This record gives sequence, C-alpha cells and structure tokens, in this order.
Amino acid sequence: MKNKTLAIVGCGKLAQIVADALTSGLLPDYQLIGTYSRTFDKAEAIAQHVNQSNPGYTCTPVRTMEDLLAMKADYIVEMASPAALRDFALDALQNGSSIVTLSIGALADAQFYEKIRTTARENNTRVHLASGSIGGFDVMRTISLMGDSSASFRTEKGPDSLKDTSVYNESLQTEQRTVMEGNAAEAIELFPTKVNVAVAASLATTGPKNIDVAITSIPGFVGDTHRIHVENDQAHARIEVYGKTSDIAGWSVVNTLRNITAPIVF
Ligand SMILES: NC(=O)C1=CN([C@@H]2O[C@H](COP(=O)(O)OP(=O)(O)OC[C@H]3O[C@@H](n4cnc5c(N)ncnc54)[C@H](OP(=O)(O)O)[C@@H]3O)[C@@H](O)[C@H]2O)C=CC1
Ligand SMILES: O=C([O-])CC(=O)C(=O)O
Repeated sequence: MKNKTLAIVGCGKLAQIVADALTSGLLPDYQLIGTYSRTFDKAEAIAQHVNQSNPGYTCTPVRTMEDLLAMKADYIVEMASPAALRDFALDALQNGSSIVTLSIGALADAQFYEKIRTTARENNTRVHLASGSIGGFDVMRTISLMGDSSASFRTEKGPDSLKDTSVYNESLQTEQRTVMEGNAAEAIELFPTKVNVAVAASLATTGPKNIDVAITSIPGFVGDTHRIHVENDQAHARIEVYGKTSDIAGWSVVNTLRNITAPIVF
C-alpha cells in the first residue's frame, strides 16, 4: 500500500535510478507526487516515466522549488547538489517534509548542520543521509560513540573525473598524484559536488575538520575507490567501496527509502 508521498529534487542520472525503482515495484510504500529540476524538461521526463508505467498515477513536474514545497510530500529526495540542499532544506523541514539526501557536503558547515538539526527536531521531521558511494555508517558511528577515535578517508579516482576542477592538468593523464590532502571541510570546498562521501564519513566519525582526507588521481583508473579507516583503542574498522560509476549512490537512496518503511531495518 502506498502510504508515503515522495518528491524528487534534481532529475539527473541518479534520479533515474530511483524512478526505475518506483516503476519496477521496489518502493511499494511510496507514491511519487512531484519532480523538480533546474531544467524543467528533466523533471517532466521523470514524471512522464512514472505516469506512463502506471495508468492512473499522477506525478506532477513543477517549475519552481516553491511549487514542490507546496505539495508537502512526506519525503523529498534530494539528488541535485549541496548548493540545492542548502537552498531548500530548512523550508522543507519547517513545511513538514523529511529529506533523504545525497548532497551531504552541505552539512560540512557546522552552523548549517546545527540549523538543520534543530529545525528537524522542532518540526518532527528528519534528514536521512543516504550512504551514497560508501557505506558502513553503522560501524563508523558505533566506534565513534565508544570514545576517543580517529578517522581517515582516502579516495582513488581517474583523472577524467577531475577535468572540471581546479586541480586538473594534462599531466594527470600520465602521472599518479595526490591532488588533495586536508580535511573533509577543505575537500568539499575544493570539489563542491564530488566528495559528499568524505563529508558523510566525517559526520559519522570525528567531524568535517577532524578527519584526515586524501584524494589521489591514477592514470587510466575507472571509477572511484573509497577507503575509510576508523579506530579507537578497543575497535578498528576498515571500509572499502569501489564503484565503477556512481550508480551505487542512486541505489543507496532506494535502500534508504525502503528502510524508512521496513518492518525489519538494517
Ligand atoms: N553521497 C554520494 O555518494 C554521492 C552524491 N552525489 C550527489 O548527487 C548529486 C546528483 O548526482 P547525479 O544524478 O549523478 O548528477 P546529475 O548532474 O546527473 O543530476 C543532477 C540534477 O540536478 C539538477 N540540479 C542541479 N542543481 C539544482 C538546483 N539547485 N535545483 C534543482 N535542480 C538542480 C541538475 O540540473 P538540470 O536539471 O539543469 O540538469 C541535474 O539534472 C550530485 O551533484 C552530488 O551532490 C552524487 C554521487 C555520489
Ligand atoms: O560517486 C562517488 O564516488 C562520490 C561522489 O560523487 C560524491 O561523494 O559526491
């Protein structure tokens, strides 16, 4: 039975994975009621896709964020960018919509994080951080809860995925190089849409300014490998996730939505 309403912000590649999960029956508890994207045609394409797959289904593409908020969906799935999450999240939470987000980088800003936390609590809404291209939040949180811990985050990627960034130059096509070293707050500043995972791991462990982050470019490498290491004097965990594409991040949204309504929760 469809007892939760859903809206999507950001109708790109990963939104298509969620739309396909809806039409293939993997999200039976949700009714997609609205879509919004910077480019209206993309919001329309996702809405048409779900409407056509199920006669009688009504998902409405909208032209503004205000129109989407007015739908008061139970859950808004954000798959646009950290900047987009910053723009609408507080209004959505005040308006009674909970959020499932992939653009966790926005929460590296401690003041924004705190505003989100208090607004969600005051309005009885929640923000679900999808595991995205990593995972293991449970063990990261558990070890961090136990007491003094340290955490590191290492990413290996191919040079092509850095092409639209300030660290890119042609020499990366032939030379392996660590293009960024610092913490997660610095990483998301340098790569505003590409290292949500580093911020997510930091929030689950020692915080954006206290996790040691390095990003290495490897010639010819396809996809991303993320390695997280968290430890205290009692426990020690290593999490390694390889994604050939970012599809795993779209699927993690499907998994998060299923967990929200599941009788047995992982
Ligand atoms: N946590 C994680 O592991 C991961 C997180 N991500 C996050 O997910 C986001 C989406 O990824 P992906 O689907 O691959 O990217 P795409 O570029 O394919 O899709 C993003 C869509 O969002 C739209 N959009 C961008 N900004 C806004 C805005 N302010 N308001 C409304 N719509 C907007 C885009 O614009 P338009 O409609 O004009 O095309 C585009 O259609 C990434 O930007 C990143 O922040 C991605 C991968 C992994
Ligand atoms: O897909 C990935 O490997 C990571 C990514 O884009 C992000 O964290 O935003």
